Amino acid sequence: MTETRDLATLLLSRIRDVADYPEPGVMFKDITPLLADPEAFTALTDAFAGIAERTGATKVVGLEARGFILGAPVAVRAGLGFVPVRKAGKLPGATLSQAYDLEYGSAEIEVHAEDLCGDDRVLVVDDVLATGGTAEASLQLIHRAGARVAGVAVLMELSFLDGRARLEAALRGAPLESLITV
Ligand SMILES: O=P(O)(O)OC[C@H]1O[C@H](OP(=O)(O)OP(=O)(O)O)[C@H](O)[C@@H]1O
Ligand SMILES: Nc1ncnc2[nH]cnc12
Repeated sequence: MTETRDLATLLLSRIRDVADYPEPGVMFKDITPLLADPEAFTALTDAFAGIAERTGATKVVGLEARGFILGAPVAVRAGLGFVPVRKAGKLPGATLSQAYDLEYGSAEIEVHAEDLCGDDRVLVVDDVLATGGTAEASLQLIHRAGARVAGVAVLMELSFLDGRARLEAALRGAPLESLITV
């Protein structure tokens, strides 16, 4: 418990609040100071790799773009494959697509269908869970690809936006783990 609190304290101390970005009314959680600090970045990667091992994940899915920065080192650390979920129009092969709304706007994400199969148990990695729109769309893509969801791991959950409740159905009983809840 103490270790968990120490980790959260370290990580939180490296996240910068930026008011009214990218639009008025949004308090943006900027993780770039954390990424620039080797102690914090390594601690975060180790914690996510532990979640991958505990949940029996076989692949890590990272959500463009910040989920790539966090997810790729987690996959390497845990000895797993990495699958990028990209914003629409960036993947050259046959894709599955899902439209969604997020805290500040709307978008569409895609995955290469051939990167996931029925034997896969997927851990979704991202930095922030806000409304849950992005994570929910990624879980829908994983289900549509025929794979199972091992869990969702996020650095920070903005609990006042209730993304956890939004994800409940798409998680199908898999855990949502956040290292920091504000
Ligand atoms: O829970 P939600 O309301 O869906 O918001 C969370 C998402 O928003 C941010 O991504 P963004 O689309 O801004 O992309 P970026 O990583 O490229 O900045 C963040 O990295 C999450 O993926
Ligand atoms: N407040 C926020 N800070 C950083 N990323 C976000 N994605 C959605 N809402 C966000």
